[in-house]
Amino acid sequence: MSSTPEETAPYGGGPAVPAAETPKVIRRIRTHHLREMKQRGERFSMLTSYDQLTAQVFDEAGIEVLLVGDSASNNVLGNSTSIPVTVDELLPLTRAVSRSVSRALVVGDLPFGSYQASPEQGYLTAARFMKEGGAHCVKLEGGVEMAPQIERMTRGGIPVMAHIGFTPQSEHALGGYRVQGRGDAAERLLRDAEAVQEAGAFAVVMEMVPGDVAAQITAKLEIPTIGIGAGNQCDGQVLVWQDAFGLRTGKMPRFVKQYADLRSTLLDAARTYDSEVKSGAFPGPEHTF
Ligand SMILES: Nc1nc(=O)c2c([nH]1)NC[C@@H]1CN(c3ccc(C(=O)N[C@@H](CCC(=O)O)C(=O)O)cc3)CN21
Ligand SMILES: CC(C)C(=O)C(=O)O
Ligand SMILES: [Mg+2]
Repeated sequence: MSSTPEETAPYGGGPAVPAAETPKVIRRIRTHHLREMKQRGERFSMLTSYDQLTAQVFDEAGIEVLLVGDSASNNVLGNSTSIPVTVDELLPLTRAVSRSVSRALVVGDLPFGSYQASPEQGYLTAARFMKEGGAHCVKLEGGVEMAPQIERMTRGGIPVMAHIGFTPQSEHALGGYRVQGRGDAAERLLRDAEAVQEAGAFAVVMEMVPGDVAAQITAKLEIPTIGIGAGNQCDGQVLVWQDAFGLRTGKMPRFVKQYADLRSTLLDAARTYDSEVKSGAFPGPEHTF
């Protein structure tokens, strides 16, 4: 274990005690902690977050990694896919999340067109997410073909999370929302996974990949794998929070499990407010000066 007593002391301040007697409370999740969790066979969790209040809640819940996803495009900004979102739109959301966590690792998701053109373009974009967004690392989509970008960022001090399998920014190139890595394509997926690890990525998201293929890749790689529609043998899991907690409506991908029904809760509350305003029941004397 390479964590210092300061990082593992449960209440801070007090004398350092031997690591073996100390509960493993990590003050701030770093990329190396995820790798150490993998080595110990511990899973970790990741959710998207795009604002201050969800970032605070998920951080308090103990979610290790918060992704300010380019999925803000179709979950916050009103688009129907992640393709149109821009760097300038994602930076303020990234900054809101990074300012609001005390423990979680904050990942800035590089949007379509902001890194694919060249390693230089990628580095400059990634640096903006670190400097202006306060991200602790960035994520980009792609395997073998993105190795030069990953190398460049890593060399320049920016930790990179890769994303392989179904990569939503390439929806039109991949021919729609479909499982990747079935049959012969499993070999190519493994090559992508090995290429991003070799290029220096500290973790890799695998989206819509057969569970057995994801399990094999997870066993082969030293870096942690994070699944979304990739079975339960990955080292971590990620979901879009509005899917997981039922704020979004419409057809859900098969990989989503709904842990709450926030949309009904919010709809009921909004309707009750509306009717109390219209009846004059709100505001009452206790809300009036
Ligand atoms: N709210 C939300 N959730 C997501 O998971 C998500 C986003 N937005 N935006 C960006 C990408 C797009 N993603 C998607 C979108 C749709 C499917 C989907 O429709 N999947 C179907 C088809 C699978 C198939 O035909 O093989 C499914 O049933 O899983 C999957 C991933 C994942 N990301
Ligand atoms: C679905 C996750 C992995 C993502 O990239 C996003 O939310 O943008
Ligand atoms: Mg994304």
